[in-house]
Amino acid sequence: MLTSARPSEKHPFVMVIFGGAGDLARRKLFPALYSLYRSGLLDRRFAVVGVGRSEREDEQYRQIVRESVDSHSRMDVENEEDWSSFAERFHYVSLDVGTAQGYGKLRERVERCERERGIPGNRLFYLAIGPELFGRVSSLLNEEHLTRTEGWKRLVIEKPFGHDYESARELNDQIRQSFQEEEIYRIDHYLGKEMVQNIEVIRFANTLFEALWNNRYISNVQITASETVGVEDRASYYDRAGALRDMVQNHILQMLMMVAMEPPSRLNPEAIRDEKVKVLRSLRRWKSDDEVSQNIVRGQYLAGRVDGEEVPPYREEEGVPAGSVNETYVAGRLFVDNFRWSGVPFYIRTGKRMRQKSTEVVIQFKDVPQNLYFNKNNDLGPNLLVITVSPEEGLSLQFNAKKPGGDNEVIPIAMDFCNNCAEDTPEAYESLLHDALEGDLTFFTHWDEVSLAWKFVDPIREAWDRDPESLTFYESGSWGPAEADQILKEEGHRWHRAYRHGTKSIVQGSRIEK
Ligand SMILES: NC(=O)C1=CN([C@@H]2O[C@H](COP(=O)(O)OP(=O)(O)OC[C@H]3O[C@@H](n4cnc5c(N)ncnc54)[C@H](OP(=O)(O)O)[C@@H]3O)[C@@H](O)[C@H]2O)C=CC1
Ligand SMILES: O=C1O[C@H](COP(=O)(O)O)[C@@H](O)[C@H](O)[C@H]1O
Repeated sequence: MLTSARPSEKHPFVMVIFGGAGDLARRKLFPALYSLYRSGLLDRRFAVVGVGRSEREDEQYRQIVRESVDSHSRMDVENEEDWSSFAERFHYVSLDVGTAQGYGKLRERVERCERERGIPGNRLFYLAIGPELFGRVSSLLNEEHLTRTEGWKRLVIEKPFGHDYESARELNDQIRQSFQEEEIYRIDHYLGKEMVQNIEVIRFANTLFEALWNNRYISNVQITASETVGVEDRASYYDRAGALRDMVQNHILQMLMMVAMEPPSRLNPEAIRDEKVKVLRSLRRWKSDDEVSQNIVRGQYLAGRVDGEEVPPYREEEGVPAGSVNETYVAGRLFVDNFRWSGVPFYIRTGKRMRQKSTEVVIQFKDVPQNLYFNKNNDLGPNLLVITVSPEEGLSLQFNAKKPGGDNEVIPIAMDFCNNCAEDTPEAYESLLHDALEGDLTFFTHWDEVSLAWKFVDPIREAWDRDPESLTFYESGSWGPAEADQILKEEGHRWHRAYRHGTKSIVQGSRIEK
């Protein structure tokens, strides 16, 4: 949304949500639609048709939408009349989406919405159902003529997109029978996050950074996505997926691509995607067991304390099979083998039940050739650019300066900008839904990215399958297994602590406690 080169254009539409009363719809999609509506970003001619097997009347469905907005929206309902005008656009159709029976009823409902609201056939099909249904539903939409429309048709598809390269390819082939690539919006919600989108702007709208953005000046890059939550109620999915498939194949690699890509010739989806794909092509693939064990660490959480509460080990979580060797943590040392990045390690880490919820990208610049100054530890702190993605969004530029009044003593200071400390910014789903309705594919994942990401991840997975002993363990509430520190130590580096911004949304100066 933020960096689209195109002017904003509203379209009338019908949105069909498969899994229309599920968790994703309630926690993310309804609140996103409501915020867009309240912000005036939706054409007034729109309707939403929710689909599920449970029987419900429209009124009951609207009640679910209201409860979801009351609980999860960043905007409160302030005017009941305005709420009614929003809610009356929601309808519900009960059907089993895995069988053709019932699609006729759905088509009629969609066509009625279009007639009654003067919508010229633009249809957004949102698959908020289990991944085993993605292919089947996309085929049935075609076979049952829902894709036959005077306006545009688009398919928004949730993660996971496949389980490995082969299953992803099969799914993609099936979807492509009904939808063209430019009609497929594969969601990676990290691409909807304000500061992930901002990486592009920070880099390409500032001489200051772009001039230094290469292996002559950058020592290493660190990408962290740590969570405090455990597996929650998702063991049936998560124990088969693991952190590598769940977070690295998509979110972590997407952030890496945003950091490492070359400037696109234009700000259009094709040009940006081409540059991102080149990064994945240059990503060194760890294939042999030795390469994997030397560069990638996987771990599983043990019992511990998180946010002051005792938590059980992963193996004792509900639904997790006894003795599971599934990883809840991954750290890695990656290399992008091209002119710009040759020799610069990209360290990645992600895990559940870690010390702190924090997603951030740290760019560590190289040291000056000679230290002319002194300070307490007799070393200068590194120059760092920290891009905090969540829960705080912002930027911090850390460098060295003279201590006021000191005897030429040098101290680290920071220029700090917090994007969301003073007020809420749009949720990722709000931004992505808006883009899908506008037809802007910039922040959606192209098949080329999905397929190359699986090709990077699959050999790592296979090496682990051959060697279950490669699993390490970490205490809940820690920063992960010690083995993950070792891969940085070997290069003379260390993980940076998660950054916390000040409370003001203005650029401010501050000293850093060492
Ligand atoms: N929840 C989240 O935060 C996230 C979810 N996702 C993805 O989004 C998708 C949905 O997840 P989530 O909302 O959590 O799942 P839920 O199980 O909460 O919701 C899925 C909904 O689909 C409906 N459904 C299931 N089978 C059928 C069927 N055969 N015919 C019609 N309706 C059906 C169910 O309703 P009923 O029982 O009435 O049929 C259910 O409400 C998944 O692919 C998930 O991986 C991705 C990222 C985050
Ligand atoms: O896609 C996923 O992301 C969440 C973390 O998302 P965030 O926006 O809270 O950082 C993760 O918990 C989940 O396992 C994964 O499927």
